[in-house]
Amino acid sequence: METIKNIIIGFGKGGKTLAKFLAQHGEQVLVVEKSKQMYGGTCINIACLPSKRLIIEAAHGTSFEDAVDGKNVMTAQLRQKNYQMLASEDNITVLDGTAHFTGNHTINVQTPDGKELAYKGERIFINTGATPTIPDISGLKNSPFLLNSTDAMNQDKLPRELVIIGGGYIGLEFANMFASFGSRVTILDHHKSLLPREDDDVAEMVIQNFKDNGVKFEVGVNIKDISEQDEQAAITFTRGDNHEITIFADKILAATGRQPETASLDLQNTDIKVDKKGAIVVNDLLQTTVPNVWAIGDVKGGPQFTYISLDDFRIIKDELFGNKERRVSDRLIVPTNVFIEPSLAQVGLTEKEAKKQGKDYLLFKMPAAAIPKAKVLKDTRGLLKVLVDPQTNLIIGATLYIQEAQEIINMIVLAMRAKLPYQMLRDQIYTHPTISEAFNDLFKNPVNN
Ligand SMILES: Cc1cc2nc3c(=O)[nH]c(=O)nc-3n(C[C@H](O)[C@H](O)[C@H](O)COP(=O)(O)OP(=O)(O)OC[C@H]3O[C@@H](n4cnc5c(N)ncnc54)[C@H](O)[C@@H]3O)c2cc1C
Ligand SMILES: NC(=O)c1ccc[n+]([C@@H]2O[C@H](COP(=O)([O-])OP(=O)(O)OC[C@H]3O[C@@H](n4cnc5c(N)ncnc54)[C@H](O)[C@@H]3O)[C@@H](O)[C@H]2O)c1
Repeated sequence: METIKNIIIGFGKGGKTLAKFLAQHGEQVLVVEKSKQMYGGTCINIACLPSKRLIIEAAHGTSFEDAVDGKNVMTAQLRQKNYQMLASEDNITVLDGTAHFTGNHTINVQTPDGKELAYKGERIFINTGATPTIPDISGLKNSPFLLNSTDAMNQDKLPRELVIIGGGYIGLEFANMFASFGSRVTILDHHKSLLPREDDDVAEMVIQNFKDNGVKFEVGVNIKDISEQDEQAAITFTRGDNHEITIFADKILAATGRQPETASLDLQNTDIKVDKKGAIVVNDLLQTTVPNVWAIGDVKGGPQFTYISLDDFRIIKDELFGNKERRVSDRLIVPTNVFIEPSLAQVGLTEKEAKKQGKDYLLFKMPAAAIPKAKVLKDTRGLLKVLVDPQTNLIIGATLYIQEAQEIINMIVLAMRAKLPYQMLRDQIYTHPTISEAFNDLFKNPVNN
């Protein structure tokens, strides 16, 4: 059995960044990836980048078929670039195959040509991501109409009627995208309200904009059964009472969350603990319950974002080569963005949360329609809301529902991290016309003072 200094299982965001870093520090690295189609990981191949490309193509009026073709060209280029980024390093070996543990520090890799290769790792980093959860609904798992997010982005033709189960990130982004391409979309969610974290004024505006784009919502539903009728999917559900409603669709997209990919790892052969959801248990340094074995990204549970996986890399880098200061628990200001039209970006507290915590706050709020750049972009939907601590003048939360929110939220994050008083954003000279210049006006007067 060959002993390797560093084994990374899965070619994910944090893992590939770590592989490059270790190699450039003269260390030997073996990266095991189960699919050639996944070099570079989930984000570039089947998630963030292809979905955002399709969302933008839909908004530009490109046909679905052309958009999918263009997306495939882009992901092929990214895959190749990612493979080269690692394979071109003398110290890195990229091995095609599925890795599973045979002991605490030993793995076997099943290669595509049927070989079983055994390795011992001085350090092992698990970066195997997550896979779609398919809920236990009668007839769903084996339905010929069922799609996951990857399938949905690779259809030959646009579904005319699309039912999406789940109104979270993927549900909302794909509903907006497919409706813009021309599908008739219905979202079913078992929660009574969509966007439960958001303030009512924001959630109501988002939902109204979706409805104006033709998307229908059925919330608080209990889906009873999926069957086939007249070459369509028949989806039967109840809404609170026992009265059954059946709707029909060409395709059903399950967007009901993603579970950590630990099933393939044979962790029962190790002392690596997983929680009830199958996520690898880690401490504040991302160490598993076995010394010198770490977990990175979606596989360890918690927030599932590419930038979290990247930040996991920073924590491990700091532990191995830095001053050992970074911790998961110091990751306090984490922005999010739902890529709908317009974009919905969020960081820190919402007004609802501030009230619940009994926090004093100044509320700065303005409609997107008051911003010249929104008029230039021909989309004046949305609003900006920022909460400020009246004692310190520091920003404690922001919800930006506006075109380009995914960009300007990062300015708010920087102000929060650098502990800049809100007046800095109010008095800054901005380029014009931009969405960010709205901060000049937004921060003039709080609306609750
Ligand atoms: C449709 C969609 C859109 C998304 N959009 C965004 C977005 O806009 N912004 C954002 O930040 N996040 C987004 N996400 C979430 C983001 O994609 C994930 O959080 C991120 O890619 C997780 O990266 P990771 O480092 O955990 O591992 P991954 O990138 O998931 O990599 C895991 C790799 O491990 C491989 N693997 C698994 N098991 C084995 C094994 N046993 N042996 C060998 N290899 C194995 C897999 O093939 C895969 O390549 C989106 C997700 C989806 C599904
Ligand atoms: N822009 C982004 O950053 C982005 C985009 C897409 C995905 N992601 C990541 O991918 C993860 C997975 O996305 P997702 O949308 O699948 O999960 P999610 O957790 O965001 O949403 C799942 C939704 O499905 C609903 N649901 C679950 N079971 C159901 C059932 N049986 N019947 C009806 N509704 C049901 C839930 O109420 C919830 O609203 C997200 O958590 C996010 O971290 C991020």
